Formats: sequence, C-alpha cells, structure tokens
Amino acid sequence: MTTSTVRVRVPATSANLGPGFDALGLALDLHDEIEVTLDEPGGGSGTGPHAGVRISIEGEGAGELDEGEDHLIIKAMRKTFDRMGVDQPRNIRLHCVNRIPHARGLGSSSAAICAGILAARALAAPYAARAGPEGGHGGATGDDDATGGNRRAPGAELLSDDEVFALATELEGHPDNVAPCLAGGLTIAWLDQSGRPSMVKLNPHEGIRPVVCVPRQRLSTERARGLLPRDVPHADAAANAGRAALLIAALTRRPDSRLLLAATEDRLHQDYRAPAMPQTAHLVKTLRAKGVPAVVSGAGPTVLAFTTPDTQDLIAPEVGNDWLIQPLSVDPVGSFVQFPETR
Ligand SMILES: Nc1ncnc2c1ncn2[C@@H]1O[C@H](COP(=O)(O)OP(=O)(O)O)[C@@H](O)[C@H]1O
Ligand SMILES: N[C@@H](CCOP(=O)(O)O)C(=O)O
Repeated sequence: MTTSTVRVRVPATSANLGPGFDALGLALDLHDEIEVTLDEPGGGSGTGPHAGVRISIEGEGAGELDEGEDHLIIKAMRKTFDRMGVDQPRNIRLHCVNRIPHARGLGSSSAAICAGILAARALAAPYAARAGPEGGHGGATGDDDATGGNRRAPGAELLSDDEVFALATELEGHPDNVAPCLAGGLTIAWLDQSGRPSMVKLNPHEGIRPVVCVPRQRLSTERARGLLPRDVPHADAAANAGRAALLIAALTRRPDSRLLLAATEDRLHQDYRAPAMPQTAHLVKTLRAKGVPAVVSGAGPTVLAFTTPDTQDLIAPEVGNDWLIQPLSVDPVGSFVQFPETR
C-alpha cells in the first residue's frame, strides 16, 4: 500500500463589496483546512470503480454534509483528476476542519471547490515536485499583476494556475469568490467572451479593517441569484460602474469612511435580494445611516463593514444577539498547499 497526503488551507471571501457584482472580492483571515490522503493498494494508480471515500468533518457542516461522492470537495477532486487526464484514485480519505460559515455569503462553496481542485492537482504531481515552493496558486502576486505569474506549484505541469482558476469558476458559476480565494488580497475578476476568467490582484490599504456580522439565518447563493432581474436600468448600471471604480481607489489609496460610504453604494443586487434577508437589509441601512460603509457580503445574508478607527465602535450597538460580529484582517496569501511528508 502506498500513501500520499496533502494539506490545503483556503480562505473565506467576501464578494461584490457593494457595487462590484460578480467582479470584486476580498480574501479574509478565516480559513477551512483539509487533509487528503490517497491509499493505493500495491502502489498502483488505481483504476476502475471508486473503492472508497472516507470523510470526517469538524466544525461547520458536521453531521449535515454528504460524506460520500456528493461531498463538494470530492466532486471538485474527481472533476480535477478527469480534467488532468489522470486515473481516479481508488481510496480517498478526507478530513475537513470547517470554519467558514455555510450559505452566509462568505464564499464557503468557492473555498471547498478550490480546496478540492488544489488537493487533486498536488496529489497528481510527481513526488520530486513536492518539495518545491509552497502555496496553492502561483497566480497574481502583487499590485496590478494579472494571473499567469506561475511560480510552478506542485502539479502545475498537469493543470496550470490559470486552468485551476477556470475550472473553479466553471464549478462555482462566477469568478468573484474564486479569485481572492486562490490569490488572496483584493481581486478584480472578469470573464472574456468565451467565459474564460482572468483576474488582477491588488493589496488593499493597511488601514482597511473588515468586520463581518454573520446571522444565524442561511441563504443559498443559488436562491439569492434567482431574485435578480434579467435587465437593469441603464442609469443603475452607470452608477455602479462609477462606484466600483471609486471603490478600488478608496480600498487601495484613501480608506476614509466618507469616500468608502459613497464607493460602496449599489443598485444592481442588494435591493432586489432584500426581501429574502430583511434583517440584513435593515442592518446595512442602519449602519450606513451612522456613517459606517456597510454592504451585503456576497449573496448575503452576512453584512460586511469597512471600518476605520472612527467607526469601529459604531457596529456593536446596532447588532442584536442573533449576529456574530467578527473583525477580520485581509488574507494576503490565499490558498496554501503543503505536503506533510516533505516537511
Ligand atoms: N467545506 C465544505 N464542504 C462541503 N460542502 C460545502 C463546504 N462549504 C460549502 N459547501 C456546500 O456549499 C453550500 C453553500 O454554498 P453557497 O450557497 O454558494 O453559499 P456560500 O458559498 O456563500 O457559503 C453548503 O450548503 C454546502 O452544500
Ligand atoms: N457575485 C455573487 C457572489 C456570491 O457570493 P457567496 O459568498 O454568497 O457565494 C453573487 O452575488 O451572487
């Protein structure tokens, strides 16, 4: 029996950031960790029917999530082995430590998908490649740096970083969580005419202090996307384009509350989704009236606020017991892959 193990750490992400629907995203210092072990009888690569998947889960989703082939990480791994053209492993052991809340607008599904893809890619890498540079994604590495700066993560010869990004976007359905999850920091993601994603990574100003207010209530992204209209007024689209551009300036150069308040205005998604999360809509409105730049995180129902020293203390009095207030720093690194046996 040969055994190989990989560990992957993936961050929570907040997408949209107000006006940047399906484009902007921020990686947060809150992580899921997985450990995946492949046991191959006789050391073969293993073909034929999947002999077994064994899953253990700590934290969010324990006792709730599927513990077989329908687990999202296993599905992402299977898809990745197929995409790389390598045999499916026979025995997969997956241990998950889940800290990102599910269906709250903090990118848990994107994190699970990225973790599965990166684990599968790393496990398919030749053994000799495993002592190479750490880090799950060699994509964007600094300000104004588009994807493609491959620093040859293990398995990159089988599936490049750009292909990892494309596959994760295909599975997730939109690129704005996947980009910061892979690359860290603040990302702008977009799709070309054929649906292929690209990103630019930026480093937010160190004065930016994200705080998330997470409610008990869940709302699936699929349901929240179903509430959006097919068409929007031209004036609303124009307003969002200007605000999204301003937001990049505010988050990277001038993180003062007045500018951030204007820069986080949205007309494309938050109001349409409000009926599915009235408490979220109310909290966003109340915080903004007090001068705190607050938005719906991703598809909701979490609220994201960009605080500065003058607004930090304004949040707690407005938030009832049903919410968890979490100040989080920005994760500048993104996904991270490690082989315990090469340590
Ligand atoms: N770590 C995980 N392991 C397995 N499935 C997960 C994991 N994280 C998320 N999921 C799946 O994704 C769903 C949440 O996805 P989604 O509605 O897009 O919300 P969000 O990504 O904003 O948390 C969960 O209900 C679960 O089915
Ligand atoms: N742009 C997407 C973002 C969804 O983020 P999630 O964290 O809620 O999955 C959308 O608004 O639908």
